[in-house]
Amino acid sequence: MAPQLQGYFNKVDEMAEGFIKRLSDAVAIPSVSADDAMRPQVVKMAQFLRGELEALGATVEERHPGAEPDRPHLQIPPILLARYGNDKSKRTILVYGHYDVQPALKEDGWATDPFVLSVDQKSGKMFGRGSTDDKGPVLGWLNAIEAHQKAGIEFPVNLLMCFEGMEEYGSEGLDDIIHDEAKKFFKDADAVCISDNYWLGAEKPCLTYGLRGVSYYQICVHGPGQDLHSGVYGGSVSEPMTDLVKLLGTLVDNKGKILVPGLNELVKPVDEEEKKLYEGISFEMKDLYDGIGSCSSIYQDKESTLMARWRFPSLSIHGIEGAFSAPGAKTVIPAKVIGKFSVRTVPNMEPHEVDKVVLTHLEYEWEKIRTNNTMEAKLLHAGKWWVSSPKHWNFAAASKAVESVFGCKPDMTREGGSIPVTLTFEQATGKNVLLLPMGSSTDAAHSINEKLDRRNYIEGIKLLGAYLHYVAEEPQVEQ
Ligand SMILES: C[C@H](N)C(=O)N[C@@H](Cc1c[nH]cn1)C(=O)O
Ligand SMILES: [Zn+2]
Ligand SMILES: [Zn+2]
Repeated sequence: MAPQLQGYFNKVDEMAEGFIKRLSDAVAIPSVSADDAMRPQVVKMAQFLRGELEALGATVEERHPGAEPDRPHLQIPPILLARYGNDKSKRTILVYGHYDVQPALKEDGWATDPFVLSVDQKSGKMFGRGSTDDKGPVLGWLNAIEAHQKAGIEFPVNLLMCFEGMEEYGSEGLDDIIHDEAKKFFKDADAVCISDNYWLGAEKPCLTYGLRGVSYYQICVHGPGQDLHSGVYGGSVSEPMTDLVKLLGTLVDNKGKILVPGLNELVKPVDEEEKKLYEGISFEMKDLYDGIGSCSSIYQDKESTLMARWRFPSLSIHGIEGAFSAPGAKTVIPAKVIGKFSVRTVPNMEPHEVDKVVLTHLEYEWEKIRTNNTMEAKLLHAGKWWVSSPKHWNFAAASKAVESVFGCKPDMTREGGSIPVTLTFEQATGKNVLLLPMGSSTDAAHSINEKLDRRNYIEGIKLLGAYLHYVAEEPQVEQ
C-alpha cells in the first residue's frame, strides 16, 4: 500500500469523532422529501451541505428544476453541483448521493428519536434516519476531502459532486439536469461512483453492478361524500375500503407470486450459466434473517432468495392513505382511500409495458367487483433497472480499495432496491458507473431504527478515499 494512503487512514481514525459530529448535525435536519410540511427542512439540509462543501474549498452551484409535477405548490429542492479540484493532469470522478430521507416518526416504533443520532458506545451502532441512506455516504466524500487536507496529502483526483434532495420521492427533475449538464458541468467526468446501497451481509464489503427498477402506483377509491358512521350506514352503502382491499388482493399472493397477467412474461428468461452465478456468492440465509429481524423468508435457500431479490420482479403493497390507523376502535367508514403499491422491475421490463399490463389488470378486476364507487389508478413515478459490466478500471480500483481497507476481495452483487438516476448517469455521460456501498444489510434503511455502524462509517470514509487513490493509478485502457 502507498505510504500516503496509510497516512490518510491514520488521519481518518484521528478525526473520527469530528466525522460523527458532522453526521449527527446532518441527521438532526429532518429532510423528508415525501412530506409537504418538511420541505423547508429539505432546503435547510441543502444549505447545510453547501456550507460544509464551501468550507472545504469546493465550488458549489445550484440547479432549481422548479415546481413538482404532482405537487405544484412545492418547489423541487436545489440540486447541488460541486467541484473540488481542477487539475487537468488528474482523473475526474463524478459522485452522486441524496440528502433527503424517508419519513420517520417516533410513534412508528423507533427506540430513539429518529432525528437525533444516538450512538450506542458498546455496539458502535449509530441510530438515526438517513444515517445509512444516504447522509453517511454523502458526508463520506466530504470527510475524505477533509482528512486529505488535514493529513497534508494531495487529493488524487478532481471530484465532481451531484447531490439531490428528491431521491426518496422519485428524483423529480434530476434526469433533465443530468442530460443538460452531461456536456457542461459533468463534461470532464472519467467515471461515476454512487454510494447509496448496502452490503449483502454485515461483514463483507461488495461492489454492485445492477439494480432493480421501480414503478410506483396509486389506486384511489371514493364514494360517499364524507366519512360515515358504520353503525348508521354499514350494510347500506358501498364501502371504498372493501373495494380497495379486494382490488389490492388481486395483485400478489402471500408467496410473492405476482398475479397480474402478462407481467412475468416481460422478464428475460434465466439461462443455466446465469443460475450458476448465484451459487458462488458468499451469502447465508442468516444474513437475510439478521437483516429482516426474523426467519420469515419465503425461500429457504440462498440461490432462490438472491434471485427473488435481484433477478425477478416483486410487487409490494405499501399502505393506504385515508385508512383509520390510530390506536383504538373508531367505527368509521372512510369515504376515500388511496392504496399504494410498487413493482420492482428487472431486465427486460420496459416501464411503459409494465404500466400497460398493471393498469389494464386493475380496470378489468374493478369491473368484476361491481360497485357503485369510483376508482382511478395511476403511476406516481418510474425508474428503470440497470445492469452493467464490472470489468472496468472503475471497478478494479474499487476492488483494490476494499482489499486495502478490509483485507478481502469484495463480493460482486446486484441490488434489489432502485437508484433510477444510475442509468441516466451512464447514458448521459457515456461513462462507467460503479455502486460502492458503505452500509450493511442490517442497517434497516427505510425502516424503524435505521442505523449505520461506526465501523462502516469510518472504514467507509477510508474506502472512498482509497478508491480515489486507486482510480488515479489505474491504467487508461477502457475494458
Ligand atoms: C437503494 C436506495 N438507497 C433507495 O433506497 N432507493 C429507493 C428509491 C425510491 C424509489 N421510490 C422511492 N424511493 C428505493 O429503492 O426504494
Ligand atoms: Zn438512498
Ligand atoms: Zn432510500
